Amino acid sequence: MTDWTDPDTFAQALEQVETKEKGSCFEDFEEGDVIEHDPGLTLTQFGNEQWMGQTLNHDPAYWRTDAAEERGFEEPPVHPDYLTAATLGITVEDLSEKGGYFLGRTDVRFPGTPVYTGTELHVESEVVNRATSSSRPEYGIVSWRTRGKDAETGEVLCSYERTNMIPRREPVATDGSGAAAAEEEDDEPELPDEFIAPEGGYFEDFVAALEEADDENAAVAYRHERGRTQDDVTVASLPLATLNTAKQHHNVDVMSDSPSGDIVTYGDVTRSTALGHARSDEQTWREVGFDDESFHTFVAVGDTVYAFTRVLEAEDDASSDEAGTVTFEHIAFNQDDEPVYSGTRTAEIRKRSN
Ligand SMILES: C/C(=C\C(=O)SCCNC(=O)CCNC(=O)[C@H](O)C(C)(C)COP(=O)(O)OP(=O)(O)OC[C@H]1O[C@@H](n2cnc3c(N)ncnc32)[C@H](O)[C@@H]1OP(=O)(O)O)C(=O)O
Repeated sequence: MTDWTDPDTFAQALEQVETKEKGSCFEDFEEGDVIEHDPGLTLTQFGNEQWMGQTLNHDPAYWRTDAAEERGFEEPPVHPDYLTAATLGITVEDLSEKGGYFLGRTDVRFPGTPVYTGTELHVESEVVNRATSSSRPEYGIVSWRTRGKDAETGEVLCSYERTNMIPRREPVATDGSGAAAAEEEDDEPELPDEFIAPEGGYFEDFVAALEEADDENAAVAYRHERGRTQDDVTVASLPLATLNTAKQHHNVDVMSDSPSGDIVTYGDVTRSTALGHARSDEQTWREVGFDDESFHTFVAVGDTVYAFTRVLEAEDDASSDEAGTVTFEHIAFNQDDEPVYSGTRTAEIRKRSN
């Protein structure tokens, strides 16, 4: 009788059997398709605290009842970064498990916040765009509008448009005239003469710094001191806790044969870590939204995520008299000073005077 566990026999069997594949290829998506993501996820206190703790998001309003109440919450709410990451993690099985790259995201909004732990998420995505990659014949570029809803009430809690490179079943001919080719014409960097850092983290500090910069050829821009080296928890555990099944984060065997040679950090962990560094130098009141997010290169185990902030504008208008609204550009970078993520963020920042 054949012993199927004999290594040579088993190796032959593995070569001959069909693999039950996971995920979808570019050709499987049609504009207008709506995909309901089966896995639900209850936003638990443990999940929220694990995410916030590991990404250095230590704002007391998300940890302590008295601090939460003082900021107008009933209790410590679900952090918007964890809500965003969970809303995306659940979708990976249907949208991007086949592989490819999470390129970027825009119009991230939280119409139903604050959200409290115990809320069950139901997530759906609509294909909003499909494009040929002019630089990578083996991939297409797909964008989806995703909505994470309260499964009980149907209220939209988190919504965004995201873009991934998705493998094609059949490569197509391209002219190679894409962004990568265009970027080869190296422009001289045009930086201002001076960089100004706000004195503190209150709304008034950002306004004062912007006014000072307005009088000079200057920008309000600074770096944050903290860094977070990526380890097995940030690279593999955090995405899996959001049901993100992308092999990039947990299958070392497959990834050893990829450009990174190793598992890579979930984009939402990279960006949340950088945002955590930035928030540690400001008096955040509420998160409003995120736009123009891009992931420039991968982050792997052993890489350290740092953050740089540029203040773009400040407006004395917010959901509470206690705050004003500030728009930032945040850039996450690694130990070699390479940008790995960038995006704009609009947040309400507490006023000093109240
Ligand atoms: C979730 C999830 C997975 C993850 O979280 S993976 C971790 C996060 N993502 C990454 O680590 C990707 C990091 N980025 C890269 O390594 C490089 O950008 C990449 C993807 C290798 C591409 O490098 P290139 O030098 O080829 O970059 P290009 O700038 O030429 O871009 C290639 C084409 O993509 C288009 N594109 C780029 N960014 C965007 C964007 N934000 N929105 C729309 N399109 C974008 C760009 O225009 C180029 O188009 P072509 O027509 O010229 O090919 C999960 O699995 O879901």
